[in-house]
Amino acid sequence: MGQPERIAVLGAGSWGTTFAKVLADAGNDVALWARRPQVAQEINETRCNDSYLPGVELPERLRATDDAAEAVHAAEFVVLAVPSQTLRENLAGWQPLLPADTTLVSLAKGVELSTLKRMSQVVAEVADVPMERVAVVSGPNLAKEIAAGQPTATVVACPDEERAVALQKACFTSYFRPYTNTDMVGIEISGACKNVIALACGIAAGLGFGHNTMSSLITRGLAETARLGVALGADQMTFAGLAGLGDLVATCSSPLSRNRTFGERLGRGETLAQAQEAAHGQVSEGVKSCSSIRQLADRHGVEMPITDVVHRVCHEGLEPGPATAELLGRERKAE
Ligand SMILES: NC(=O)C1=CN([C@@H]2O[C@H](COP(=O)(O)OP(=O)(O)OC[C@H]3O[C@@H](n4cnc5c(N)ncnc54)[C@H](O)[C@@H]3O)[C@@H](O)[C@H]2O)C=CC1
Ligand SMILES: O=C(CO)COP(=O)(O)O
Repeated sequence: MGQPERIAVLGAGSWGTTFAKVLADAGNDVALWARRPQVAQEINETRCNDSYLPGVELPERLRATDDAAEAVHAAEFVVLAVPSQTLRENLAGWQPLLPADTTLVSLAKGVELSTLKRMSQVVAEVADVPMERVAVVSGPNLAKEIAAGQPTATVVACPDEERAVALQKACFTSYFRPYTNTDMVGIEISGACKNVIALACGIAAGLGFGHNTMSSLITRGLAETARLGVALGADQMTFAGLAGLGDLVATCSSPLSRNRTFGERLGRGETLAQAQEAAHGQVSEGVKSCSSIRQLADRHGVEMPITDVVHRVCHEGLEPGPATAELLGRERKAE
């Protein structure tokens, strides 16, 4: 496969716009689909997506459109950049438009409520394509830092190694370094679970706790993530990589993380509704994924105590203080 000429990115939020910029900076012609026509117009006229990435100039090779058919026309890669719980519905609408043999790339980090499926499973099912045509991108990738050209690495995973290498080539720039992987389960479970652990870290920060607490949550969060992943067939080593530990550390530590910020508001005593209002429509995936991941863990007999308390704080009225006491008071055990 040569350098792709056309790539579509469907979803012009923080990460969709940023990843579209990376692809354009890597030399591709990128069509970015925005749900709202005024966002597409703003990008084309001002080279800026002010609602999501204020102050970031977007390259000329990136064009925006509100017409999905136009965006995906003859695209070698179709990148899906919408929140995970909306992916099924959005993709069902795009499915008839998809070019034959295009690689479908999911950027979403979550587990679908009700079906408990990973995003690549949703994509393969709804687009009616074999799993070999589905790829995911996941790593320590806070959109605003990448949009500012700060150096970072990531993982592009696909069961078909040749497609993974083609995607790696398509998004490789001087500031964005992608590594390939074929462990879809490990990469996707890492990406979904780290959002929940970031909520826990945010809650702890909101309660006034410091680095020992964060570090304990990150490390035990990684342990429960890996337990679930391995039960689902992942390679244990994936959790020590960029999409595992790498993303977990970035998301749990950064004030740029929406999940961590959301958790911090809960820890300070705000209600779920208040924290949601403050998010201004931007997605905090962990708030929903804590429930689907918890159910997935139950189904496979895996203990995920941090995920369990995050779910109960978000959805069952458990207060952050007693949640902390509960985690610390669990039965003593070996590491
Ligand atoms: N922002 C970041 O730093 C990163 C985000 N991600 C993941 O990428 C996915 C997308 O995230 P962002 O672009 O940051 O989200 P966002 O909230 O900034 O933007 C979401 C985009 O999806 C569109 N959309 C389409 N249908 C929608 C619907 N029914 N409801 C809501 N929005 C809809 C919105 O118009 C918007 O353009 C998430 O799964 C997130 O976890 C992954 C890596 C980095
Ligand atoms: O996935 C991310 C960083 O890798 C972004 O995290 P948030 O969705 O919490 O902002």
